[in-house]
Amino acid sequence: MTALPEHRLFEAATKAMDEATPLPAVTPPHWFWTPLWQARGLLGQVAIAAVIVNVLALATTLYSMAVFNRILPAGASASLTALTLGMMLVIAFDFGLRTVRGYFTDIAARHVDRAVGGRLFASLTDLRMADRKGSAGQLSGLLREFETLREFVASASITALADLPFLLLYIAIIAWLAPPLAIVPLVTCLVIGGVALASQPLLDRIAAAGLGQNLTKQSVLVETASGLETVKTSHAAPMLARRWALAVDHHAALSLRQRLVAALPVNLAATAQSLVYVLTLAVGVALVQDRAISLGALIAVSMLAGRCVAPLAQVAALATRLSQSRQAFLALDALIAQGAEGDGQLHRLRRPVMAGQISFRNVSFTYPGARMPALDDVSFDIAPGERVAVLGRTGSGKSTLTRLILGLYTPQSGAVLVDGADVRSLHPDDLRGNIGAVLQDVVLFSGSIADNIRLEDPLVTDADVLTASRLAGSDGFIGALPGGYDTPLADRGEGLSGGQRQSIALARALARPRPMLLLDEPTSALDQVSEAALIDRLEDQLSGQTLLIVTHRQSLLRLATRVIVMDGGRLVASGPRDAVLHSLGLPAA
Ligand SMILES: Nc1ncnc2c1ncn2[C@@H]1O[C@H](COP(=O)(O)OP(=O)(O)OP(=O)(O)O)[C@@H](O)[C@H]1O
Repeated sequence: MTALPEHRLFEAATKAMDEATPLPAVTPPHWFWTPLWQARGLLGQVAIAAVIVNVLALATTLYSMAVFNRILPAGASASLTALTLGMMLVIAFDFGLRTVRGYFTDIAARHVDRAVGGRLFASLTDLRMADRKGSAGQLSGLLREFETLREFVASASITALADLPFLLLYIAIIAWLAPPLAIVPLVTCLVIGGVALASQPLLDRIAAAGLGQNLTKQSVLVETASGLETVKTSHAAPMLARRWALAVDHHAALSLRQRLVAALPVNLAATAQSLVYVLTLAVGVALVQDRAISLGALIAVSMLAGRCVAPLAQVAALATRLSQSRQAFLALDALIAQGAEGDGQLHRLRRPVMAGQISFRNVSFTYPGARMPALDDVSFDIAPGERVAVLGRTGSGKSTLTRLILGLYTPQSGAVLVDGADVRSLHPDDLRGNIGAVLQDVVLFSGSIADNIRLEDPLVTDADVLTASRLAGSDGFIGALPGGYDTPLADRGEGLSGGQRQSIALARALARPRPMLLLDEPTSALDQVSEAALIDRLEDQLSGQTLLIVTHRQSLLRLATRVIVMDGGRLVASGPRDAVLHSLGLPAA
């Protein structure tokens, strides 16, 4: 029997494992409805409080009936005192209940806030790069729309929804006390409800357009704030100011339309309150004169009629918020429905320990929205521990190779395999946990330098941070900083030079022993002396790790034993370093 090379054996073993591992389908909890459902206990208590508050409201009606029908004609002042004291107790209880109701609503909103906020943030970090739509500003603006939803759940007016069913109870009581008088609040409620419902489609359309305009505004703002240096140095301020003014203008025009449409049911409800009162009294007095109803009943009916209209005014005010919240919900739902890395049947294969073998099999890949493929039928194998440099002109597809290995994008045809397993099937945490990567655009986060090297990985100790910094060459300048490794960095690592940021990113990639290292132009911001010293250290210390290094620099080729050359997305040469360099007419490294 012929012995298979080690990485082939690994490939065969992992293939068998893949076939043996069942991939159960898991239905994830809904990002919004599930937390809301979990808060049902609290929301139930809000509803119970609403029932009691509304029943207590009837006490005022009964009180006025008793006063006008019995106490006033009989001049029974002792009964009046007793009844009034009783009413005081009822009013105090009502106040307590209203406070508790508001508190429960806030607690429910906090629960939804935490659960939904966490889920939305995870959906941002898990977003597939190819599914990402819009700029960073638009994405952050979209996630901020969560505030609209949150406010809706927490708003006082949502409790008005709980009061709404009591409308029917009040109208029924009015009909029982004075049947003809029930028509006034009934018709008013139907008209206001109808107008509020009829305005919803238009409000929805305005809210959807308003959301888009808001995201544009946010996008201009974030782009300007994050590129302030370039804005100043390249005189981009007037152009950005024009974009900003346009976005603000459009948004303000939409807000105006929204307020005009929303004002109709709100104003109608406010006017209706006085109208209902006047009409009830006008019709009611005639009924009292005909002795069809008592004076007390008329007073009680006018109070109840007012109570019918009050929640309607609040619900009418809720209409705008409702359409904004619905649009925010739809937009966020669409973001989450795009799915995340690790969803479905893909990305399920757990492989915490990897050997570091990388293969491209006839890989073709076009970026979303691009016309030309970035990679065209690329195939190569890198054995575990092999050191490969990727050369090629600008835009030839070198960085795309690293993005595909990291599973940031998936090819349209062919496959990228790591240790014989398709990258699409590997869990992103395992795949990226086995790769130390320095990408072309170095991004640091606010926090200390040590936090940036460790990135909260508990496996990285202080000693590891020091060792990695020494290897990356960042220990010298970090030691000279007054705060050393605890020096806080501003947003995106501001306060450090480009080369310093790059060496911190390299230290981050080296902080934990990993079988694969992907370095994309890791020394582009370093001076020649620092670069030469770094190469010496890496030559000494890197052992057994697969190294893929994308570079334009001849000096870095010393680290590689093999060279791959890319041109226009195609692999045009691959072989031992010096032979390939010779064929390109370049001096040996
Ligand atoms: N996010 C993207 N969306 C659309 N097209 C992209 C994206 N990133 C890269 N491209 C295109 O893909 C092609 C390959 O880009 P890639 O970044 O891999 O080139 P590269 O060889 O690394 O270039 P450089 O040496 O300048 O870093 C280029 O034509 C580029 O315009």
